[in-house]
Amino acid sequence: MALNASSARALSNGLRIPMVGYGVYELPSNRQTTEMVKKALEAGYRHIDTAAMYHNETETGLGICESGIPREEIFVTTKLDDPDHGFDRTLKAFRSSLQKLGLDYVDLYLIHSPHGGAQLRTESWRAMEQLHDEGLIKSLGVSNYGVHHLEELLEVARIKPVVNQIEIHPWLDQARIVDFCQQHEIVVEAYSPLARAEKADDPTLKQVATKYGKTWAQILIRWSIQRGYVPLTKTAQASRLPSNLDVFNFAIVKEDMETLNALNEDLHLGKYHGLLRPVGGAGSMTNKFVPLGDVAEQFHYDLLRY
Ligand SMILES: NC(=O)C1=CN([C@@H]2O[C@H](COP(=O)(O)OP(=O)(O)OC[C@H]3O[C@@H](n4cnc5c(N)ncnc54)[C@H](OP(=O)(O)O)[C@@H]3O)[C@@H](O)[C@H]2O)C=CC1
Ligand SMILES: O=C1CO[C@H](CO)[C@@H](O)[C@@H]1O
Repeated sequence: MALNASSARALSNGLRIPMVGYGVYELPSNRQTTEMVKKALEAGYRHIDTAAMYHNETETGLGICESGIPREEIFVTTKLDDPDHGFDRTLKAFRSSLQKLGLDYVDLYLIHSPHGGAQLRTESWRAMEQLHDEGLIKSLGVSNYGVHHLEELLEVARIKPVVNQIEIHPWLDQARIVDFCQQHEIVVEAYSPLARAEKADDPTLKQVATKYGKTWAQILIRWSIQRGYVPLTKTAQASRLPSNLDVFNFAIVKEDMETLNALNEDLHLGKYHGLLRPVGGAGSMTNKFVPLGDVAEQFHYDLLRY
């Protein structure tokens, strides 16, 4: 079933966001990005998630343009890359993203991560507010923000963030951040909602999928929707696009939601942006991470990301 008006969530600024997004991180080639974006739009997706960091905004924009679907029907997100924090850099980076996308505006612009320190983050936000005032960005948001980052932003923001995009799946419930976002009417977008396919063989997940006659991927996407999130799924296989969107004709009952909720093990599959420290120290081979404070952020960022 394709997305329609009833499969969108309300943002706190009165706009609407289609409930399932197609993420274009790491598609095998740039040419394929354009093709996949077109195929996703043909399949009914109306929400495309890219980032300057993905180096595919040009190809993504081409796919949107070549789809022939009216611009206003598509919700397009891109993100400010970490090295572009700061007022002037943000203005420049955003204009570059917009030009690459070949669009007149983006629906949502996110700070990709809080890396960089409080002052720089605040400057970036000021620049984003200006771009919002100019009508170039419809909604402002953040990504990979913890509670303390959000508190800091809410203190200074003239225009409040309407989205926090974070990694969430049943093995990583991010309960504290989710509670905070929900209290402040910040919509949670779930990235890596399929747990990057690393849990496809999980016996509990398989059992629930069998019960509903759905794929494990559909169960994870549906779980995310029923938790109130906006899942952003990625596939490089066109044949998987329709089924990843075909999640609006069934509901997971409370008992099975609870079974899936109980899978949480604080498993972070993304190890980036200096926000997390691997248990056992930098360089240890583990998927268990603990949050870092701001002071250690720069240090760890250098260790893990570049
Ligand atoms: N803000 C941030 O910091 C981040 C944002 N993101 C966003 O979230 C999006 C999705 O996240 P991502 O980390 O890619 O993870 P996902 O959880 O979407 O997993 C993608 C993996 O699942 C596989 N897959 C997809 N559909 C199916 C299916 N129906 N059956 C079997 N396997 C399937 C894909 O393989 P195949 O391609 O072969 O189908 C791929 O290996 C990104 O594209 C990006 O837009 C992601 C990470 C960080
Ligand atoms: O958006 C993203 C896609 O995944 C990357 C690697 O895990 C992240 O660094 C980045 O935040």
